[in-house]
Amino acid sequence: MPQCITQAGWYALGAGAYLGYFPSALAHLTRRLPELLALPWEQREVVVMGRRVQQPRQVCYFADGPALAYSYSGLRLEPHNWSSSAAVEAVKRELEEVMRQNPSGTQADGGGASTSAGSGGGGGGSGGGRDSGGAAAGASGGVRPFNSCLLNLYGDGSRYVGWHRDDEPVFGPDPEIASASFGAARDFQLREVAGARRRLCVRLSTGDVLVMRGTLQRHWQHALPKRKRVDAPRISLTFRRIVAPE
Ligand SMILES: O=C(O)CCC(=O)C(=O)O
Ligand SMILES: [Fe+2]
Repeated sequence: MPQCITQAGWYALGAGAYLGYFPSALAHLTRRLPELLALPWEQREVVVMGRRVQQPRQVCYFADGPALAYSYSGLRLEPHNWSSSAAVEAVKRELEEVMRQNPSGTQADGGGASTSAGSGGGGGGSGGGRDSGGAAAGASGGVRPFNSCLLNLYGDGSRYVGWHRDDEPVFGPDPEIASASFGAARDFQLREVAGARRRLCVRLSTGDVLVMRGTLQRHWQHALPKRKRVDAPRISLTFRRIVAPE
């Protein structure tokens, strides 16, 4: 069983990778779920190992302008304008406020008293260190606005995203991705790609915010597996910064 994160805060996962978990930070925006469900969702084809397959979820993409199209797995998404959805705009604005209120402690004040989050399954070793004082996590960021957002709609527990990293060149090195979840609770999983191959999980419920920062996309993959018993939809809004438009 992977180590499951339940406490709010920043977790230093080692080698410059950070995970931020802020449960219920946007819970008040759950009332926007009907608006989010009514977005122009698309079920698209992607190319996986040379085969064209339907994505096992629906997507919708927003960005600052048409120059910020986003391509992955042979699929190109043209952005909608933020102003076309008051709900998406509200989530963006309030998520950026959550980020401002939870800096990861770029100011090196010599604290570094991190609570061990224990080891993941497999090879042992230390798991993540929880950055309780805001001093240990050295990754920067968190205050700049995001310029794009990939939204995912998982209609029920049969919908999922497989193991992957969000490391496309358009995001530059060490991209930060902050997600907001609404609707049904789902298990988000992380696995280290080398070394101790630690595994972590976070149960994402409505209004939760999760931030992947620093070198996390280099050293870890993430996934949202199927869950047979989930019969309600979940939406994630994954905010990103495109630094090198295609
Ligand atoms: O739905 C989620 O929380 C994860 C989505 C994801 O990994 C992605 O959009 O790249
Ligand atoms: Fe992802």
